[in-house]
Amino acid sequence: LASHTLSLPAAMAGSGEPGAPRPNPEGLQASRIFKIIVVGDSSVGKTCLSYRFCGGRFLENPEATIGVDFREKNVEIDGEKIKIQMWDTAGQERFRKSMVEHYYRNVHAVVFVYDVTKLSTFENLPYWIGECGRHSVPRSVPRVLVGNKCDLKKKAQVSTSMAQRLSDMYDLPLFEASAKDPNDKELIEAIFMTLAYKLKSHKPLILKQLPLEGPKVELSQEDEPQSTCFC
Ligand SMILES: Nc1nc2c(ncn2[C@@H]2O[C@H](COP(=O)(O)OP(=O)(O)OP(=O)(O)O)[C@@H](O)[C@H]2O)c(=O)[nH]1
Repeated sequence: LASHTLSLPAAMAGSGEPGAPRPNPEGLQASRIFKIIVVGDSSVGKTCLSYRFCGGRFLENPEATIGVDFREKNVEIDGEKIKIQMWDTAGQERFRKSMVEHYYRNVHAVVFVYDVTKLSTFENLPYWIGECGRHSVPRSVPRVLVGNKCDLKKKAQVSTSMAQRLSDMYDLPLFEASAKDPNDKELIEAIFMTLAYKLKSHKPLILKQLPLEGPKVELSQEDEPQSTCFC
């Protein structure tokens, strides 16, 4: 399965919009594109989780995300080719403020991430959940909660029971995982594939193709995303 990082204009312009059919890198036609955004405090492991899913391995020494990074993975569900487009968003306010509107536009699913070894990242989850609401993400959009860095169990500051209470309160399925631990590769795959299965059975997801010129995004120099490519 292919994975690659897209530049911001490529991912946002015209036929790259989620929902629009377009050829994948292998020349196969992906019938639908699902946009999944990954949000949470800085350094909780959003980049590493999305890289583990799309790239299949742990990304050593990731840099702080500036704006947003894109990765894609083609999957096949019940015979339908689906492209999962992961929007890995910056946790640091200064790197995200001018981009935030774009994260939430036409989003199909949201993954909230906290670091099990850092209580503050868990305590900030209501902020991230609230931000979704402030950007009018419909209640019907599937969401999950991921406690990352479970390989560091001895340093854990967030217990499963604490996380379960929050998960019940917000009606968010809870997963505890480690982007680093190779034994959790299947678990992380399952988290995103569970979302993809949910999305596949969700009919209104087929969006109208946007005009080719597509939306324009104004980026200030400070916010311009790095054209990183991890292929
Ligand atoms: N031990 C351990 N470290 C991890 C894990 N996932 C990520 N890390 C480390 O946590 C740090 C931050 O990871 P990132 O994936 O860049 O975090 P992020 O949430 O994308 O951060 P921002 O881009 O600043 O929002 C890095 O040093 C990673 O190596 C994990 O599962 N276990």
